[in-house]
Amino acid sequence: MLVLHQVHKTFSTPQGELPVLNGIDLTLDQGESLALMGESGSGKSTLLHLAAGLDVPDQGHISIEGQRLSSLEEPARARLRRQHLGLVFQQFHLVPSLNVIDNLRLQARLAQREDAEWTAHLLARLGLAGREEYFPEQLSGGQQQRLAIGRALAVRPSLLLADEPTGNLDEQSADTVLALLLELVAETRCALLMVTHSARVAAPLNRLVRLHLGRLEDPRP
Ligand SMILES: Nc1ncnc2c1ncn2[C@@H]1O[C@H](COP(=O)(O)OP(=O)(O)OP(=O)(O)O)[C@@H](O)[C@H]1O
Repeated sequence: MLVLHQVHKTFSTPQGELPVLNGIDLTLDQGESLALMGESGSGKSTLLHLAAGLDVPDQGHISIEGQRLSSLEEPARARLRRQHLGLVFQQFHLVPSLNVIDNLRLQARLAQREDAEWTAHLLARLGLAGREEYFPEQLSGGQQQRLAIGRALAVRPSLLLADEPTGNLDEQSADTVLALLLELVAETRCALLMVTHSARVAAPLNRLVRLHLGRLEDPRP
């Protein structure tokens, strides 16, 4: 599903070269969920961006569904991203000028994979049936994030990448959103890579790895 092999990434900064990832090996199989933890600045978002093909490693390679991202030109990479990846961020990144149903359909439309039955099912599972015409600013934070999760899953991606998806929510909304996310991930049998600072959020996932000094450590025995 997702394979990272000896991935290295160094940024050039005004202070000089900043090595962030230093030989990352990671495999995520279909249906598996993995929590990625590590202190602030350890490179979690960098790793997630590389896995999404939004940035490229200096060394090593990344494959999704058996396709090496580096062997694809940008249009093919964008197509792979649209069809196989769902992305969820801490900031919900909904389109403010689109209502609930159009936000929900957005990614599936771009990927030309719209499925009206699945969209209706998702809308109900998100607890947003009856609110199709609402705009994002008329929704609570938890509702907005549920919609962002629905949008990411509307294409039935094989891999969902989530960067602190509950980081902007109070504890109660966070619990509801996380439970829904995990249920929908199980329903679609997609793989999940989730960045989180919270051990509580990481606990229900299958695996946990910690990023430290550019490398992955498995803190569970
Ligand atoms: N485009 C960039 N150019 C230069 N440095 C960058 C760039 N992107 C990230 N960095 C640096 O790389 C390091 C890792 O950043 P990253 O955002 O991946 O960390 P993180 O573990 O996700 O942090 P946080 O938990 O605070 O979100 C940081 O020191 C950051 O300043």
